Amino acid sequence: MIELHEAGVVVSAPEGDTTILHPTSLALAECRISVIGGNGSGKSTLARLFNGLIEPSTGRVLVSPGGRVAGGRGSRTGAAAAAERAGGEGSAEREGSLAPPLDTARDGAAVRRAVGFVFTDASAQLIMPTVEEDVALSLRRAHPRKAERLAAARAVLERFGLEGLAERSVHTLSGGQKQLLAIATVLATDPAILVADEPTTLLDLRNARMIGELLMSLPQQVIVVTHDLELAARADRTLVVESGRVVFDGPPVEAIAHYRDRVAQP
Ligand SMILES: Nc1ncnc2c1ncn2[C@@H]1O[C@H](COP(=O)(O)OP(=O)(O)OP(=O)(O)O)[C@@H](O)[C@H]1O
Repeated sequence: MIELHEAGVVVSAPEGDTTILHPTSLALAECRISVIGGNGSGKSTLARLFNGLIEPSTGRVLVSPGGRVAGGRGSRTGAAAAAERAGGEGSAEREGSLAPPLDTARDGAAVRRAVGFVFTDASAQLIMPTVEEDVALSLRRAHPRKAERLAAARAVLERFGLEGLAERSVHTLSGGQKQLLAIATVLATDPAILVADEPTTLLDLRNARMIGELLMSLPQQVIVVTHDLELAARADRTLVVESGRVVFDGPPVEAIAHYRDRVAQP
């Protein structure tokens, strides 16, 4: 569960301060949430607030890793695990729904462990030479011993059907394989929430559908920013962003109709 309380983003530019996200209040509890809108409308800015990549200039963004998620799919074992990793001492308290939420401005590291973030361009996220090493990098904290870490990395690759690519250089992967690996590396640490910023934009139809299927099948709460209206329609709730504001928030069918209407207007 992610809550925005009058959270806004103002950036400094030579010509003066510019508001790129107006103060916004939201409680995001649905299992699948999509965010749509035109280029430059503020979708990525909003998404980056969710895991503290951007701190709000005004207001607050709160994350409850163990909080209730409406319409959950599958078991949510990751929520408790992420909360435990996030909290350090006294972390057991976070497993209960009464645990205080994390504040993205105050608890940045814990928030980033609880909220995984997948970028449009997977290449920017893959930094180690081989596929297996890249997944293992995510597991350094959970498995300090190398042998255990590599075994855990293999298990993650198997879960995502990537075991045959373990020794391959990440640079030799196709776009679809790279995006799948990027998602696998983020999910390796079992975050409670996954935010994906246009994860299918660079992919062909087959791979876009494969990634869409994966995102929709995860036990995590998933928030996906997308220009793919077919994918957006599969959410439980859709936010439409325009000119730095959430201008519609509701069922996907109505949200997409609203977006199409706005685009159709001269
Ligand atoms: N650090 C920054 N400094 C100045 N302007 C910024 C900064 N970050 C974003 N912007 C501007 O804020 C607006 C919203 O950007 P954002 O990346 O959130 O849009 P978006 O909806 O994700 O767009 P797209 O669909 O093209 O990825 C854009 O006009 C962008 O140029």
